[in-house]
Amino acid sequence: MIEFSQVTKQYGKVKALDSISFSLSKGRIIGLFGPNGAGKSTALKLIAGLSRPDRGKVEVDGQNPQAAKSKIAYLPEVDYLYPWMTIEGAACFIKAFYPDWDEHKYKELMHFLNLEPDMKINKISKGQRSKAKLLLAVSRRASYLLLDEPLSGVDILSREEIINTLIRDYREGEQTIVIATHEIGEVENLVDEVVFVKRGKIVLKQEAEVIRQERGKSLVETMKELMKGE
Ligand SMILES: Nc1ncnc2c1ncn2[C@@H]1O[C@H](COP(=O)(O)OP(=O)(O)OP(=O)(O)O)[C@@H](O)[C@H]1O
Repeated sequence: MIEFSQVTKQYGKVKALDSISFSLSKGRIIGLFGPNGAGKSTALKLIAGLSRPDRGKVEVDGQNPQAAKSKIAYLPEVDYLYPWMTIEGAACFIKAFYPDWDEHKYKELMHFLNLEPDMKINKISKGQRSKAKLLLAVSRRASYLLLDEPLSGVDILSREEIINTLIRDYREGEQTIVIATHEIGEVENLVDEVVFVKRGKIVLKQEAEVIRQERGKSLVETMKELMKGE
């Protein structure tokens, strides 16, 4: 379980997260949705243990995220891959750190995503880099998979491939996937539960199906309604 208790994260005067509390239960796909600058990436970084709250507490399975790091795979929004590396080189780097690396899955996914081990990071397209980042995150059998804008820069056909990859490899009940994005149309049918964030606050946290039934609206429409005036 992921738990935020009265978490505030501030950058100078900007409150990226403003005293938020929520918990996400295990084994589900969760959408962390909100407009640009809402605080989504900040929340993922806290769960990944890459930054610490100024106030409050974040826990993963009752542990400090830094202590839970071996259970967490994180796909950052930014390009973190070294440009001079090949995909295989980057994979070897990650393999050395994480015993949950699944070589079979890595090879299979590489093929499925039309990537090649000897492709150099600085010689592939932006969309291919996004796919390579996803490949490296998903090839770990991590209990928690945190994806920050996984479809950013990826063309429509490849988006479908990526979503199919996520669905195909999702271990329901065992694995928790958190997808942070403002482009929710494509992942709308993927998520079990949604957390809508606006200016560092949670404006709605609910089961996706309940939103559709009770509001009679899609998640995209719900987001538009909740974010009016943004
Ligand atoms: N390292 C930083 N230094 C200064 N301000 C920051 C930093 N990181 C985030 N912020 C600010 O905190 C707020 C939340 O940013 P965050 O990146 O979490 O939003 P987001 O919801 O992920 O947005 P986007 O969809 O644009 O990626 C924004 O106002 C942003 O400018």
